[in-house]
Amino acid sequence: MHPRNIYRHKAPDFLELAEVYPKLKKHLIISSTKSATSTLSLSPAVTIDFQNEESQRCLTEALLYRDFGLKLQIPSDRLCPPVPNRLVFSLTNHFFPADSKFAQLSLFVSRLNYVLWIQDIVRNTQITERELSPTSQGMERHEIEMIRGVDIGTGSSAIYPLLACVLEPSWRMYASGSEIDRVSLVCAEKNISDNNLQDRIELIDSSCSSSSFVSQSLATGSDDATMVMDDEENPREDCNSESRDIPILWPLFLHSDVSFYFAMCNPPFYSSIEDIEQSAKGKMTGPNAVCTGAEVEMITPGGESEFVMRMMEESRRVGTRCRWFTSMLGKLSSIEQVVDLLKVLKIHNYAITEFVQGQTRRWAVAWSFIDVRLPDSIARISYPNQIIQRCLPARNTFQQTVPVSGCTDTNLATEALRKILMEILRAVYKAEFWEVKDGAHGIQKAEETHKESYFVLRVEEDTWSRSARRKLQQQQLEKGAQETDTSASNSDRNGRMEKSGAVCTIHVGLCDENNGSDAFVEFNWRRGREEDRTLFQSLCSHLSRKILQHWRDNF
Ligand SMILES: C[S@@+](CC[C@H](N)C(=O)[O-])C[C@H]1O[C@@H](n2cnc3c(N)ncnc32)[C@H](O)[C@@H]1O
Repeated sequence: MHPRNIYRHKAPDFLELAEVYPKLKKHLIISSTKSATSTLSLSPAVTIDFQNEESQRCLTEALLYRDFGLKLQIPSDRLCPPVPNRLVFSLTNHFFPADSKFAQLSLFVSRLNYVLWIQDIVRNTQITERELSPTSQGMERHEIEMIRGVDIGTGSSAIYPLLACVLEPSWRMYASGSEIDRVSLVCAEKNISDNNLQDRIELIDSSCSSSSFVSQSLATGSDDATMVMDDEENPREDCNSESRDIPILWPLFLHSDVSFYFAMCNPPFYSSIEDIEQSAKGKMTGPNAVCTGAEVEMITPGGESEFVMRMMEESRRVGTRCRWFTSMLGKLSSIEQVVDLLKVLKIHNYAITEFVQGQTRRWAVAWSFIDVRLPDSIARISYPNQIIQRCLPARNTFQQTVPVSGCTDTNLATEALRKILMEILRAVYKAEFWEVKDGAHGIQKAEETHKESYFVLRVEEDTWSRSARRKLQQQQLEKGAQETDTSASNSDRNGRMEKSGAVCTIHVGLCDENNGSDAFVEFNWRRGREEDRTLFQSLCSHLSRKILQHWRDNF
């Protein structure tokens, strides 16, 4: 579960919840003896019937009301759990026995993990763009850009835009619903206005009738898009075409003059009714689990992988106008298919995460055409199985351990390490670096402590390897030993790399705050093109080698 998920450490107390949301009272089951379900709440003998869809619906409403101040209505024939093992929430094994059919709770908590991951991506990208460029040093912060996000297939609940707006009061959301599900659209609209969020959430009907200028707008495309699809097809010719011919990323095409920070999506999962039945067989939730979703919500031709792959193809037309495209995925096989397509499309800047609750696993994928790189803590799964391992993006984070544990004062040791690092950085020809003092740079930092230090380093080319040094010496000899101009910058106002190069952050700290711990030096690639990955890797190896060498020679 995401570290910021409020349900990570504390399961809801249903009695308390019912006090705040009285409608829940009639769904409570109070047992005098401690039952199998007793682990479900902090009041051991109070629970609800998780096989009863109305009870689950009410629980979802209660949690959203109490913990997020949201009023939500979900029609009884639209998605709310229990859908076997997929669109459901289960808390960790700590609260729920992993094999329990009660290990499902509520629609929105698994969604919360996804929104929190998006928050991580947005925050990281903002910090890299705003604060890690040389021009931001000593200057006023750049204009704060409005964060706009799109939820593709918002459903009857409009759960993602609602949660996103509550969690991030400055965000604006575009919630897309498809014409094929008018019931959901009407309900989503009501949920948005009931929460008085109509000024911040724009509901977009991805239907023909609602937007007669569709064809023209699509044919024109976006001026901002730097990646252009090679085919010139107009994805939507007339208003009689089936709604599945409408681009999935329709809201992004509709607002072609707007920049978006992210697109998110919980795609229809299944490819057919048979697929649903097949998937339900053998699921731990058992045959009693009632599926309340309408077909239109859950079925799409080719299933979720096809849906997300279409998003991927379409995203090339949007390009950098949307910084991050993301989607949830419910099947491991979908990850493989989706990553295979990313590779074919040469989209190397991507991230994969996993949401684990009990025995239920879901994944999310994010991809981008911008040059901002995410740390491995966001872009990679820590303990992947073999299949996932193959799908993960290349590492953007490297750590070097420095054996300081023998030192009597580890504080002094990390300070010495900081000085060594500065000396080494100064010696990197043509490199720009500066120390980050205020810790506001999003460089993962629990708290301000003198045991840690942070640097930002920017390089344009390899000047450290033996061959690069030889080449430079040769050039200098030829130019009469004239110093090459180091002042020219190849980055734009936002530090975006225009030519080549890499921006990275370096974090020095103790592996463990306790005494006797070794220190680490962590390198994070924050900005650069894929072609410059080897530059970053070579830089990390060079700096690591030098640090260890200095440490051994001096201590
Ligand atoms: C699995 S549901 C997710 C609903 C909601 N986001 C949630 O997580 O509870 C998928 C949604 O996508 C919608 N949908 C299907 N095809 C679509 C399309 N081409 N464009 C927009 N929405 C679509 C369905 O109507 C459905 O509401």
